[in-house]
Amino acid sequence: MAFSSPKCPSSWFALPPSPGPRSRRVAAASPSPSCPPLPRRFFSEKIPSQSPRNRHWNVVSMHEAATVPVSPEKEIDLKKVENGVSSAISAEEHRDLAILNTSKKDSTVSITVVGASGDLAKKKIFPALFALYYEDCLPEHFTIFGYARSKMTDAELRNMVSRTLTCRIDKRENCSEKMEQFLSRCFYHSGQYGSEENFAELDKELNEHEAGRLSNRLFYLSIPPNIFIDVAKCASKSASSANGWTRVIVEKPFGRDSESSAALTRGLKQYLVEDQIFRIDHYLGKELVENLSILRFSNLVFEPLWSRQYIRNVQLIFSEDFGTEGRGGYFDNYGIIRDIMQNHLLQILALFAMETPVSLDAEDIRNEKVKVLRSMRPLQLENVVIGQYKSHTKGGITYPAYTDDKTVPKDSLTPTFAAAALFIDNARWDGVPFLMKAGKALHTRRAEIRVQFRHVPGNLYKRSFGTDLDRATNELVIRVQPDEAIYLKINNKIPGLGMRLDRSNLNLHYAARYSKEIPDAYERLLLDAIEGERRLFIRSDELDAAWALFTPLLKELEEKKIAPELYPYGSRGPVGAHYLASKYNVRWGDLSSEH
Ligand SMILES: NC(=O)C1=CN([C@@H]2O[C@H](COP(=O)(O)OP(=O)(O)OC[C@H]3O[C@@H](n4cnc5c(N)ncnc54)[C@H](OP(=O)(O)O)[C@@H]3O)[C@@H](O)[C@H]2O)C=CC1
Ligand SMILES: O=C1O[C@H](COP(=O)(O)O)[C@@H](O)[C@H](O)[C@H]1O
Repeated sequence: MAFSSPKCPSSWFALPPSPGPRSRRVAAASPSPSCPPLPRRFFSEKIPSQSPRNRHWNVVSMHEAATVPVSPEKEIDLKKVENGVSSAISAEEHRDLAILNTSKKDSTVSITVVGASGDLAKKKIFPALFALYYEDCLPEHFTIFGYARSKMTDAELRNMVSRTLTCRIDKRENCSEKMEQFLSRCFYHSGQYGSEENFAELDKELNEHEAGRLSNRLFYLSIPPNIFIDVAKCASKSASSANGWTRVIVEKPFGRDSESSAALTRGLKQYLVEDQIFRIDHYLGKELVENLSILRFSNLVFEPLWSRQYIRNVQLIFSEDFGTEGRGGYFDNYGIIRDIMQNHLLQILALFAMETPVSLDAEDIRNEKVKVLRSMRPLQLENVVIGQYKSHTKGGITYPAYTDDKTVPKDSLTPTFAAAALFIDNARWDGVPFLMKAGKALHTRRAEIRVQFRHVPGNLYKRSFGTDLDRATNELVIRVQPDEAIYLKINNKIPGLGMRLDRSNLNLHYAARYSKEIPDAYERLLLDAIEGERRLFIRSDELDAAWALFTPLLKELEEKKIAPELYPYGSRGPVGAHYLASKYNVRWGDLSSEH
């Protein structure tokens, strides 16, 4: 059964109407006595757009909006918001008013990529926007602006962007025509990140393109974190929408410990309300991470097994077969624990381990994730192994050490590899080790979740497995990338007259099952941000809980100047990771002879 729109796929497309907690909250507040109560649906987060992916059950159509009575004081209020989002009225009122007061106009979305000259913008953001355009997922009226300090003309931006655009393998037709059309909607504005004046100029240009339509504005902060607050301030004060929504996507790192993260949140909240802040963790936009909840909550065979009763350990593994090439300057200030574990792997863990949410609404899901994070023990030094890659020569090629990077200090102790054992102290997961492993410059590129089940009690066939019963336990592998797959290792009989057992995989191999190319995580997340869907973005309390787990360990590593174990570039990482796993009676699944 297909769960998607033919044009613009979304796994949530076929879900039943959900008013969402915000709508419930707002609807509960009594309206003005002179106004009849508005329909609950009216308070939806979603502003109508012309994207075919609109979730029709909670999107108010222009027609519906036009028929809803408007209270006079609300019309007056709208004028008050013209100076930005931090005015007296709340974000939801702002959006509701926008719908009411511009009910007969078309809407438009302006997407400003701040830091457009940078690596992420070129590599991910513009290509993702193009893919959305190609798939007809962007509203009819949209404009994309690049903003950075570099001097560039519109033509130069288009030229730069065009070099990174690709069409999907299954969508080659009209590719160059579509690219031209897309590029003609891209513009550039050069400015300083802390200049309200420069953002006011941008605002003027955005207004011209919006041509009087209801304006919705998305700012993507693809810039170093030390300038996030400056940009949030200037965008909010000088370039936020006067009549629609204004949202800001913030890239990681969200601080480097609890204190700096809290300071960043406080700084952003001077100019934005939480609902406007979309903290991106692109791993949450990956197809197989999206599928995690579906796998678990819509298959009877899995959910009953999802606890300490049947699961022996869970492994969250990330490896890259290249080093920090080109990003050493950024990386040295963060290290692999902050770069991958505290966000990507921890987010997957939270989704994996959470209780069943009340609904699929963003707040219900995020509430459950926070509960898991708050039930976890902060990491302890004895449960962590760190490593750093060193130079290695193989086949006549010399691969560099981490410290060979010119932007990295020669005596850097920054880990490029880490393994850790984490524990969730709740009834479901008590005593189950969640092992994380993340590393750069390893032998392979891979991200996966491995669930190792317990031994079969009183196994009738135990003699057929020799002494090593671990080898005979079931293992569920969710391979996030590359070559997406979900497979379950089972035991079966080798056909024939004898009684020999084998290990086989029940395999959902995406490339074999689905001909359609899997969208990039940034496509899904950008589309969600445009649609106001917050489910895959990190809420500030989630972030606080995540930092609370890692901050004491990170401080201890730095204070004690713990030296990482060196491992050769292209190897399987430090042996310390094996000792850590064996301390908890675990073997890393990715290193076994039969993955
Ligand atoms: N690149 C990646 O793969 C990933 C990046 N990220 C995060 O995304 C954000 C952007 O990343 P990325 O594109 O790699 O970053 P860049 O270092 O390429 O910076 C983006 C742009 O910001 C401006 N900039 C750079 N350094 C400074 C500075 N010190 N002060 C002011 N402006 C500066 C530059 O534009 P100009 O000089 O023209 O103003 C640059 O083109 C960062 O927060 C990063 O951590 C997250 C995940 C992956
Ligand atoms: O956030 C980050 O992710 C990338 C890996 O992302 P992927 O989608 O290519 O797996 C990592 O290389 C980078 O260091 C980190 O900042």
